[in-house]
Order: sequence, then C-alpha cells, then structure tokens
Amino acid sequence: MTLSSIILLWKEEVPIKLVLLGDVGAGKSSLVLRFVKGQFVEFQESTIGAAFFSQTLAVNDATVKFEIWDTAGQERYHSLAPMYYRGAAAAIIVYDITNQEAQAYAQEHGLFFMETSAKTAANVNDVFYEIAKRLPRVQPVQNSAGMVLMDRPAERVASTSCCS
Ligand SMILES: Nc1nc2c(ncn2[C@@H]2O[C@H](COP(=O)(O)OP(=O)(O)OP(=O)(O)O)[C@@H](O)[C@H]2O)c(=O)[nH]1
Repeated sequence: MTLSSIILLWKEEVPIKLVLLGDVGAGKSSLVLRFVKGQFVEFQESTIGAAFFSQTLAVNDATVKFEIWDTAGQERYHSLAPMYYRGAAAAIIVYDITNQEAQAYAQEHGLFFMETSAKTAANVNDVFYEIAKRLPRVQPVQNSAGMVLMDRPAERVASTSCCS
C-alpha cells in the first residue's frame, strides 16, 4: 500500500440548526421531505409536536449539515415553538403561496424571500443552498494580504522636571 492511498482528506461539516415555522397545512413537512428524501405525498399527515431531520449540502468549500426542526403548525403546539427556534441559525417561514401579502412583508422587513414547490421540487434545494451561503460560517475565506497593523501615535516620553 502506498502512502498516498492511505491519506484521507477530512473535511469538517458545518452544523446549521434550522427551524421551519408556519401555519398548519402551509407545507413545512412537505418542503423538508422533498429536500431530505426527494419525496412528495398529496396527503401529508399533520406533524405532532415536532420532527427532526438532517441533510448535508456542499456550499462553497464547506459541507453544511442542516439540522432541521419541522415544527407543528397546530395551535395547541405553538407554545413549543421557542424550544425549537432557540439557537437556530436560520428559520424558514413557510406559507401557502395563495397568500399574496407574504412577499411584500418579506421586502418590508428585509427578509430573504423565495417561492418553492414541494410538489414539483422547484427551488427546494435552492432555498436551503441560499440560506447556507448567507451564513457567516460558510462564507469563503477572504484572500487577505495579512493583518494591517495601525501605527500608534508615539507615546510622549514623560519629561522629568526639577529644580525650578
Ligand atoms: N400543490 C402543492 N401542495 C403542497 C405543497 N406543499 C404541501 N402541499 C400539500 O399541503 C398539505 C399540507 O402539507 P404539510 O407539509 O403537511 O403542511 P405542514 O405545514 O407541515 O402542516 P402541519 O404539520 O399540520 O403544521 C399536504 O397535503 C401537501 O400535499 C406544494 O408545494 N404544492
């Protein structure tokens, strides 16, 4: 066995906690199932409590590991939501596309907006990719020329005076 055959390239996975929030039946589970398993079902069961999924994605030079919490939209589970969005790097607010006001709301609040379809898979991978790209930990390393040291103003040498 040659040395080169036993050298393994090890790349660190960047974990990203992401939460899906939105009304009951908005399509949260369908979006994540399309992303993670490539599946879509017409009659998706309503989520009870929350469900966890993970999926990796290559972004820039990094491998991002999404740790996804799919929350339940039913009113009775609303009090649980903070448990899932606490410490999350990003949240996807899922809404029914027939709700025309959502894009204007996103623009008004400076939020990233993208239309997706779990049914046709349109923009599903893209939305996760775009989120990962925007996170500081996944930004490409800047080609910096090094650290610039600022000159400090010369400290005045204390003069000793004596003997008036
Ligand atoms: N046409 C179409 N239907 C969708 C899409 N996404 C979800 N649906 C349908 O909408 C219904 C509800 O979707 P879910 O993914 O269960 O919604 P949810 O937000 O997870 O619902 P809760 O778990 O109850 O909060 C399902 O029957 C899906 O088939 C989509 O992109 N296009």
